[in-house]
Amino acid sequence: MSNLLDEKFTVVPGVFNPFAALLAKRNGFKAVYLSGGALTSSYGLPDLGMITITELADMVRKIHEVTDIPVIVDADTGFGETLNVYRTVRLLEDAGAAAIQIEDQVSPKRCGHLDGKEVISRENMIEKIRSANMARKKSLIIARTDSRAVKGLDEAVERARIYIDEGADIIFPEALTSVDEFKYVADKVDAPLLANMTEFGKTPLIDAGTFERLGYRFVIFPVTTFRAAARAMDETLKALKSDGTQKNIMNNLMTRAEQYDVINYKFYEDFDKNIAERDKKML
Ligand SMILES: C[C@](O)(C(=O)O)[C@H](CC(=O)O)C(=O)O
Ligand SMILES: [Mg+2]
Repeated sequence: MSNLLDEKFTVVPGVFNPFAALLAKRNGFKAVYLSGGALTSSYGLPDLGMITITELADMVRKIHEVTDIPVIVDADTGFGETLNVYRTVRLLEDAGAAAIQIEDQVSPKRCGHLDGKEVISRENMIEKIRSANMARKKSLIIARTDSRAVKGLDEAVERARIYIDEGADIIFPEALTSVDEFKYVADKVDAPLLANMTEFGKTPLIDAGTFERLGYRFVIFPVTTFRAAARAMDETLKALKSDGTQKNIMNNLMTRAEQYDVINYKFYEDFDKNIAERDKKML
């Protein structure tokens, strides 16, 4: 079983490619969240459940290829009904996912912090959780409930309890609107909890220490690295357009040395050299 629950509390930055995951590990984070919102934006697409399981599994595999940091994967609604959820969990786990998050939204899903979303019935979600639970061998199942915004806090608490009873390992109560609401859920739900600290949504900015004190086991910052990178790229392009040179923004750029360090360039170079030298000796 994944060891994600060994820690008392884990701060989890969102990532959308292997480079971001490598950077997160380098900065001391113990897990990353492969965000659907960030990944789809990086593809130039909306977060409306339009990407395929193959695309998502491929990104999990690519991240897993270069780093052993545990990856929590946002699998949206599970890519379909019970049978699809089964296959989704199998594919994501095989690709290296440590935990897989499935939410109780109606398809096409949307960002949990937008208005106008809908939730599926409890029964329908129970089937998905059972299916996910049967499919997984060593990954953890995170059940996200979007019901707070649609049916109120008590429905979210009720669903959380049911989802845990049906085999979910972690509960993700989506789009809570205050510290008091996070506290309410923590007091009422006896299960490992994950808080979502996304920006520009329904949740005010709350720091990691507060979530830890409230008893949450994880806090994700799902789209923060994407938003920071997006802003940085935009400003860089503006400078290039107006100045025709990068002279004035050199301090904003990661150096080649740092970039190569992040991707373990030297390891591959040495590896190749060692093999070539061994071959020479053998001749
Ligand atoms: C956590 C989330 O599912 C994501 O895809 O990262 C999004 C985040 C966001 O859009 O800000 C969400 O639905 O909360
Ligand atoms: Mg998402």
